[in-house]
Amino acid sequence: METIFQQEQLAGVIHFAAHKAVGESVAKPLMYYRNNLDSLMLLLELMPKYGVSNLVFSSSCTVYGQPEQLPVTEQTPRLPAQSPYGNTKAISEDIIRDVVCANVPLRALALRYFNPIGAHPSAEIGELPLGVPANLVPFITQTAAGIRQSLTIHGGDYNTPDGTCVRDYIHVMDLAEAHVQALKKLNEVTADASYDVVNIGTGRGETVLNIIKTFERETGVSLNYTVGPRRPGDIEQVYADVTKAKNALDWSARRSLAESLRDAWRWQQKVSA
Ligand SMILES: O=c1ccn([C@@H]2O[C@H](COP(=O)(O)OP(=O)(O)O[C@H]3O[C@H](CO)[C@H](O)[C@H](O)[C@H]3O)[C@@H](O)[C@H]2O)c(=O)[nH]1
Repeated sequence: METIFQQEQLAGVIHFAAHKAVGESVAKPLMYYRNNLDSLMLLLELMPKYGVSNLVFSSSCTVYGQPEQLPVTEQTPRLPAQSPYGNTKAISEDIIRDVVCANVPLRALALRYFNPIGAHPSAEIGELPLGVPANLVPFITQTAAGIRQSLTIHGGDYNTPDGTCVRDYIHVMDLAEAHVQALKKLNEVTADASYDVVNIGTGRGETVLNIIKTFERETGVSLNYTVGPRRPGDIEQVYADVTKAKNALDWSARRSLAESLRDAWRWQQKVSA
């Protein structure tokens, strides 16, 4: 990593690189702690050494667990992590905060992502999960494409409008734009050291069943699905209060759920063609 700092003139860092599969982290905790935390600490040592101050960090709504009140604001207390993956995100936030508290010249923003979905509208850039997808939307698009026979809804007996879990699904292009805004705002910060966290979501909570119905309506493809048991570790519902993102970053999600699902489908058709 130091070679990159030596060779490039860096204006700032957006730190995306990390392991991110919840189930895998339970099976291989040390791989998660080693990779996600070591890489961040190395970065935090190199940034001041090479005079690079602005950092945007990929955090996650996983740090909230199942919050008592919805929507969640940045003041909502974090709860103990449900997985080593989630723990690496909470610990990473704390590491950045502590480094800033030590007056290291670092201006950092941790973006707490909700559920990113979709793809670039050109269908040239998207997510290609290895093996069986764990996440809902890739599983839906692979089922629609005939790669998977049937989709299982993990639990239909939650205390939600239709019994299925609620999440805040954000188009990946909106998420990308939030990073551009975050870097712009960090450039305007006058303090030498600062740290803040911002929720990056749409503010809308959607049920799993509604994702399926919207996908079917938008694409005209019927999905073969059944309702199965709850998935261990799933929380019932979470969605973002997005007031701070609007005020602090001058940013709001602009794209609809329908558009996100159409783009996800266009990408799936491209990769399975
Ligand atoms: O085949 C599937 C896959 C998912 N789901 C459901 O769809 C919802 C969304 O599940 P995802 O796996 O797509 O997303 P999660 O909300 O579980 O996980 C996401 O949010 C987490 C924080 O809550 C972590 O950040 C994680 O990395 C990120 O993938 C959940 O209710 C899940 O039970 C199904 O019903 N069937």
